[in-house]
Amino acid sequence: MSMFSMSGKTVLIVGGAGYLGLPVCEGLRAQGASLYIADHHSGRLADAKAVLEAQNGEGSVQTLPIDMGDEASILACIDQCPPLHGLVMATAGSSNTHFDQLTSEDYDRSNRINLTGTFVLARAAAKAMPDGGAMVFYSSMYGTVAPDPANYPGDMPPNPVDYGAGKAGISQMARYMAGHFGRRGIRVNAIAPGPFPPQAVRDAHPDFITNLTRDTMMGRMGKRHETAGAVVFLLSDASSYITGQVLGVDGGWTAW
Ligand SMILES: NC(=O)c1ccc[n+]([C@@H]2O[C@H](COP(=O)([O-])OP(=O)(O)OC[C@H]3O[C@@H](n4cnc5c(N)ncnc54)[C@H](O)[C@@H]3O)[C@@H](O)[C@H]2O)c1
Ligand SMILES: O=C(O)[C@H](O)[C@@H](O)[C@H](O)[C@H](O)CO
Repeated sequence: MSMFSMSGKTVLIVGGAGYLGLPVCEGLRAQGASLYIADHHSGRLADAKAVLEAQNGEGSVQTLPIDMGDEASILACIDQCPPLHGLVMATAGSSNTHFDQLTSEDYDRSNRINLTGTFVLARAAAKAMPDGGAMVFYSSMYGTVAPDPANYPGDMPPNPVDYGAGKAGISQMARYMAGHFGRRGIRVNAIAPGPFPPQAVRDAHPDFITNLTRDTMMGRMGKRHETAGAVVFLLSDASSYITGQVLGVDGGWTAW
């Protein structure tokens, strides 16, 4: 197990209070990492801190505000971090809007969070990695394939183009930045999760879940903790010669 150890390594998890982000924090902490969690939702941040401190003791995690749509806020967040070994970007902007109703303002807002935000964050975080390190960006299967509109019942909007275009950009940014930072000992990879609907979505849209389930090879949705192993792997020495890759965590969705 020692090659997966994160002992003595500090990781900033942006979006670490989220549905997929919190289990990543738990997984990294279990491997001995020191955690800085940043999010724009102060209530979620406080809840995540409480969960992690209940498991690991008071003061075991630091929290910071960040708005991925605001460059000054991103830079201020990095300024408050000690030297880093790892960065996780687990936020997303999405219009959640039907194609015909999508405005250019909605589109720009998503791009600002997903594309500009990830670029600004990663460039600043690299400066905080004097001894090298690793970054993992959350992309999506919808950065590689498009959603099938037939999967979306009623007036539920299909996963929108601003989101998918941003995720494709995030995957490509991982490759570009891996090239740029490779000789400085900083690895950059992305993971591309498939369907990980929270319980509220499962309860509200059973037909949608039936449709998505059919499109996975494994015949089930992803469980909340099932992206954490990929992230721990890509931040740890277990992946020391892996960079510029996008790892699907999608139950086989994109392999059909
Ligand atoms: N859940 C899925 O099915 C799924 C599938 C594929 C990819 N993803 C990706 O995984 C990542 C995590 O998704 P999730 O399901 O945990 O979503 P989530 O909404 O539960 O978590 C995202 C977190 O980011 C925070 N956040 C959102 N916008 C922000 C901003 N502008 N600045 C700072 N923080 C912000 C939110 O407060 C939240 O805590 C996202 O990048 C998402 O696109 C999710
Ligand atoms: O790429 C993504 O973000 C995911 O595939 C989601 O859009 C799922 O469809 C959703 O988790 C179901 O609720």
